[in-house]
Amino acid sequence: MTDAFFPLGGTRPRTSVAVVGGGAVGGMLAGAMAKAGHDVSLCVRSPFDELVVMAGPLEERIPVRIVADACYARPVRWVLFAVKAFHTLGAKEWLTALCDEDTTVVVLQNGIDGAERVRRMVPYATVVPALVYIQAERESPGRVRLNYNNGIEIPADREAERVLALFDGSGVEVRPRRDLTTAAWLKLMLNVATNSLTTLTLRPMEVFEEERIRELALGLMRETAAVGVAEGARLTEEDVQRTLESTSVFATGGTSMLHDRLADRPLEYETLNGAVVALAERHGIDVPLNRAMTALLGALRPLPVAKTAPPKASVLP
Ligand SMILES: NC(=O)C1=CN([C@@H]2O[C@H](COP(=O)(O)OP(=O)(O)OC[C@H]3O[C@@H](n4cnc5c(N)ncnc54)[C@H](OP(=O)(O)O)[C@@H]3O)[C@@H](O)[C@H]2O)C=CC1
Ligand SMILES: CC(C)(CO)C(=O)C(=O)O
Repeated sequence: MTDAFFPLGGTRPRTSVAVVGGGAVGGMLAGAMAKAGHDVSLCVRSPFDELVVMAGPLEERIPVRIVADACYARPVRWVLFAVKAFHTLGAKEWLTALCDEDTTVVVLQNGIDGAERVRRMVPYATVVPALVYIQAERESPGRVRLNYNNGIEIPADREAERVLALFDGSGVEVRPRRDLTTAAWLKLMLNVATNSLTTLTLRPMEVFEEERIRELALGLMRETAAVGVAEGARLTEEDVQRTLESTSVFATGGTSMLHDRLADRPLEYETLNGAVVALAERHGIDVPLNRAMTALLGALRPLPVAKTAPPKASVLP
């Protein structure tokens, strides 16, 4: 691995880490854990021979064990859980095989209730929610491109020191947050706008340079902030404006949902805009823009294949 995108390795003793989900985030984090010197198993659904992580012109083969069958898994100290929210239940056999009461599961998913879902499945393990500020994409099976790495946020509780130590030397910054509810709604505010609008326009983050798209994004974020406040988050108009401005750091890359749309995979909108709609109903808050995004994203069908076949010979001059 090249130091340029995973800086020098950590000095902590090797610990066993299983990463569940060998896609964009899981692949990138498996690389980070290997760089930190840990013993890494990558638990995948669709097997591939090797993991390669790319960043700009750099390309690294990552020394991880790729495991495709949960019957070979044994309890480990750490699980990094990085499947899409709607695949959580399907990954239950991994969690069951990898976890005992000494295991800590870090849940790296968008949305606000991922950790809770995992906690219900392995109540004997320690579960830590993480907010992911990493922008990555799966170019093909086992090949992951890292576009932007601004680390992860976790609760500033008694597990925080251990998570910081795990990531020491990994190249992924870990920021403990005292008020994770507010931090989680800030991340959700970013996702309800960026994931939906890049997916519907089929454009990367540069779409937020367009004035009318910025207005729409602000509307989606304000609705989300109102629901977040009702749920106990402390959010202001300044947070909304700052979140919109933060889209410029991701400019050339897309979102996880845009990549799913382009690859004709299921879209994670129910845990983003859909969750805002569901919670808004509970609080009697109207969120028409999030309702519209949920309806539009739910109605999408596979992209039409371009008609590139040449005209029949009989119609050629
Ligand atoms: N990509 C990004 O930039 C960001 C993503 N996130 C969040 O991170 C989470 C993961 O997203 P991302 O990495 O993009 O998703 P990907 O679709 O790239 O990767 C998810 C992986 O999970 C695998 N998977 C699904 N079910 C199982 C199972 N039962 N056992 C093992 N593996 C399984 C999929 O396998 P298969 O190959 O068979 O489909 C896939 O490789 C999501 O919640 C997303 O919103 C957050 C911030 C940024
Ligand atoms: C990269 C980022 C932060 C963009 O909103 C993201 O969370 C995603 O793509 O799902």
